[in-house]
Amino acid sequence: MKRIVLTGGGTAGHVTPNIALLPKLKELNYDIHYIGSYEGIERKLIEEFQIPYYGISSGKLRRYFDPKNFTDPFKVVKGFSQARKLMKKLKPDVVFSKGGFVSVPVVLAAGRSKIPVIIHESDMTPGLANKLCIPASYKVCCNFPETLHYLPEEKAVLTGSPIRQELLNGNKLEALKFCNFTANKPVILIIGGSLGSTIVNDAIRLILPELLQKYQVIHLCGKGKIDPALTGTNGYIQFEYIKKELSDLFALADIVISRAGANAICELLALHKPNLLIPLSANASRGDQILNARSLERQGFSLVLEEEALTDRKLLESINKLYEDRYIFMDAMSKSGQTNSIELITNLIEQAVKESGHNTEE
Ligand SMILES: CC(=O)N[C@H]1[C@@H](OP(=O)(O)OP(=O)(O)OC[C@H]2O[C@@H](n3ccc(=O)[nH]c3=O)[C@H](O)[C@@H]2O)O[C@H](CO)[C@@H](O)[C@@H]1O
Repeated sequence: MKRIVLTGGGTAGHVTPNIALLPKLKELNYDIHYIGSYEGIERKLIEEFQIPYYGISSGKLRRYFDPKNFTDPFKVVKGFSQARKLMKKLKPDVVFSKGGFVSVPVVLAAGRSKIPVIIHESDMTPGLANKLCIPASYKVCCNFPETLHYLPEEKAVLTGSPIRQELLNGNKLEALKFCNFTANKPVILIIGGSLGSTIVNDAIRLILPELLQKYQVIHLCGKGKIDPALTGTNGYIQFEYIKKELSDLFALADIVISRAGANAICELLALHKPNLLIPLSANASRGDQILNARSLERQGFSLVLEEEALTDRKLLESINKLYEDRYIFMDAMSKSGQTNSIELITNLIEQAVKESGHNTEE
């Protein structure tokens, strides 16, 4: 049986694409193992799939000053030695990494053991973790054509991002029951990224009374970010994080307000959901969400409101405009060509296993 190790974590955006690959990998008869951090979101998300999970020590590699910069290198070194041991023990035929800091020691350890590694970069420009991993990789998958310019030509492959296929089969009625909403009022779904966004949450809660006159609101607000004062408000429901019901919530949503994380926007596009994107500002990141959002805006798929321009009036206006023009956005998205990312990536995985001649047909 062919054996694959998946890795990636830190935020859900580095885990959900791995989850999207699971059904196809199972169909191809892979023995699947996962390496993540001890306590990261990946542990919780992978738990329900009955895949052996190995926690390793993980530290963040920062380019800015933080007291943790003095302790994290030790964690990274420990993580590398744990990953080396796991590679020797598991002897996988191939490793697939969705990125995030925990993936770095895993990829480097696999490289040392001459195990082929395929990495995936979802953002427009490679993040620091993936940059460190590129030399040890066999192929680098990417989501945007623009990213090809930042990658070594012989390794880069434009695959798009794998999307959990169950998201396409949501049930609106189930979601109505789940949220206790009426069918007579439009629904807005708000996703502040996988960890939630305080800025988006505050902005929405400020205009909530006005929003609720016209819409019902499902708010995915992030861990620890529920506002207890709003619990029980008619037409408003908050969740920290939603797993299997997300497909139903998407089916119910007339419009979506979202951060511009790479996976979230791919899902919105695949589902043809009219969306308003509020990208994470360049002060808090390397600015990739702004590039993601502007790329979708240019193609006529999204409305964009940058944090710097975010006021309560502007937000309300943009939401109403999005709702009025929703069919225009849906039409544009329905004409966008979608790649079958799962197929492309699993083909690369199969190719890597074949070329390595590693452990096959045991
Ligand atoms: C703050 C930060 O570092 N953000 C980065 C992070 O975002 P983040 O982790 O938020 O990533 P994405 O928006 O790409 O993905 C979030 C994933 O979580 C899922 N989801 C979200 C909420 C929920 O309740 N349930 C649920 O299942 C979404 O459907 C999606 O599949 O990784 C992305 C991909 O590298 C980057 O583009 C973002 O810039």
